[in-house]
Amino acid sequence: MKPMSRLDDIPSTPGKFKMDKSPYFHRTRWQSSVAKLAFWSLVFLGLIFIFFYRSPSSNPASSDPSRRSLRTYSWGGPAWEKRVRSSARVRTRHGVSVLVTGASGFVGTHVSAALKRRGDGVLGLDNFNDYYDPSLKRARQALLERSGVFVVEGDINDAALLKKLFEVVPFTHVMHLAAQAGVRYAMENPSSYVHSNIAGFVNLLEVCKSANPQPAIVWASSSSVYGLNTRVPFSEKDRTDQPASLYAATKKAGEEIAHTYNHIYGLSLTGLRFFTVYGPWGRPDMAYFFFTRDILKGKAISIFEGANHGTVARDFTYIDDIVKGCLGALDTAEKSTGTGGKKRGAAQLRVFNLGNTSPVPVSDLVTILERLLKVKAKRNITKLPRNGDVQFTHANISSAQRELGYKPTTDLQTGLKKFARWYLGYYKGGKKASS
Ligand SMILES: O=C(O)[C@H]1O[C@H](OP(=O)(O)OP(=O)(O)OC[C@H]2O[C@@H](n3ccc(=O)[nH]c3=O)[C@H](O)[C@@H]2O)[C@H](O)[C@@H](O)[C@@H]1O
Repeated sequence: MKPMSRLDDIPSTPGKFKMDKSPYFHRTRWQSSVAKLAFWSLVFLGLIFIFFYRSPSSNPASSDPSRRSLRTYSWGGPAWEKRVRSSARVRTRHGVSVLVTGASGFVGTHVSAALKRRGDGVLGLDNFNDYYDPSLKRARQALLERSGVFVVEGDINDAALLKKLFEVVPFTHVMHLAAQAGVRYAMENPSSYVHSNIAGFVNLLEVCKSANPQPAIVWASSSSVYGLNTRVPFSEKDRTDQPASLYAATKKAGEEIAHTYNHIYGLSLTGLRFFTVYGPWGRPDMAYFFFTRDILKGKAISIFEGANHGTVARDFTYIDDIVKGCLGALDTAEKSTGTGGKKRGAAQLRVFNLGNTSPVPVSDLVTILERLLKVKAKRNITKLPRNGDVQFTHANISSAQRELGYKPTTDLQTGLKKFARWYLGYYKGGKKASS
């Protein structure tokens, strides 16, 4: 059989009139095939170009020096938008749709799950950075995924991503929990605090101010803003202009920035000053968490004391109480008053302490852990280092009680019992190392 020529490869349409295969005819068919091929190649290349040019996730962070520290995340596309919409869909009549930043963080996970449980629409956002073991963040993400919360992977400094999220969903509220936390780490990596707690917060507010409708924003401040304040219990009316760490200073800056956006753009803003939050799925950088790990490993722990053997104590607050405070703040948040970036009237601006009103010395926390873990701790008593830690915190919560219906009900003993049970289960009886 004669081998088929390339041109013979092109199938003829059955039943149609076949012209004579004159040499001229051969040339025209060949030319038209090449033209077709070239045309479709151009269309294909054009589509690839449009896709990469328009895709916001392809904006290389490195092309803009101010955004160099951003990792690029992949987001966008119809399937992604569908997941975003579905996760943020409100399932009850009076429900709200909330964008939760830092959703795979400790407080973020608990708040997102609680909102979803009561039928609100919830969309998470998290950059999954490696400040502490990212696998714990991934495990929290999987937990949320199972309850129907999609956590978008991205950074609050990414304006294009935030704008896109508001384009896809007209969020009524933002629960802003993404932050660089931890008091002592601020001496090691100061710029990470500026990046997340200041630049990231401003970026988020910029997008919120232009969103239509503008959402109401509830966000995490910190008890550390009281700094060197000595009046106890700490009241929202007390001085907060003497921060003892850069972390505290960036949280205080956040409170001032909130004031500005409320004043100029009519954004409704509520700051919550959390007091040493602890519980299951907690943060491995916090003392109660790494004390547990080290006690189980038989490793010595440092327990700080103040000058003249002064007691170091914290108003440790259990996660479930904090979640109730967050929901109370969302439920009582009034609407923002601006549109199209312009203020139309005065908007709500609030700040609340969310503590337990019952400070406990750190040495007592260790005694409780010893009882729960049935292991004696190797205690090293050391002087409170001059790295930003303050000696004592104690919240006056009357304002949150009155306005948010906030009423903490879990004492440290009960809360740590729940934490220890979770820890031993999650880390397989403490055998699997936590970092
Ligand atoms: O409430 C807050 O505002 C802050 O609470 C915690 O900060 P902190 O209270 O310092 O919590 P831990 O780092 O867990 O320390 C708890 C206590 O243990 C003490 N500590 C810490 C570490 C250590 O090795 N030994 C020790 O005795 C600290 O001085 C402190 O009194 C969080 O880490 C902050 O993100 C949060 O904003």
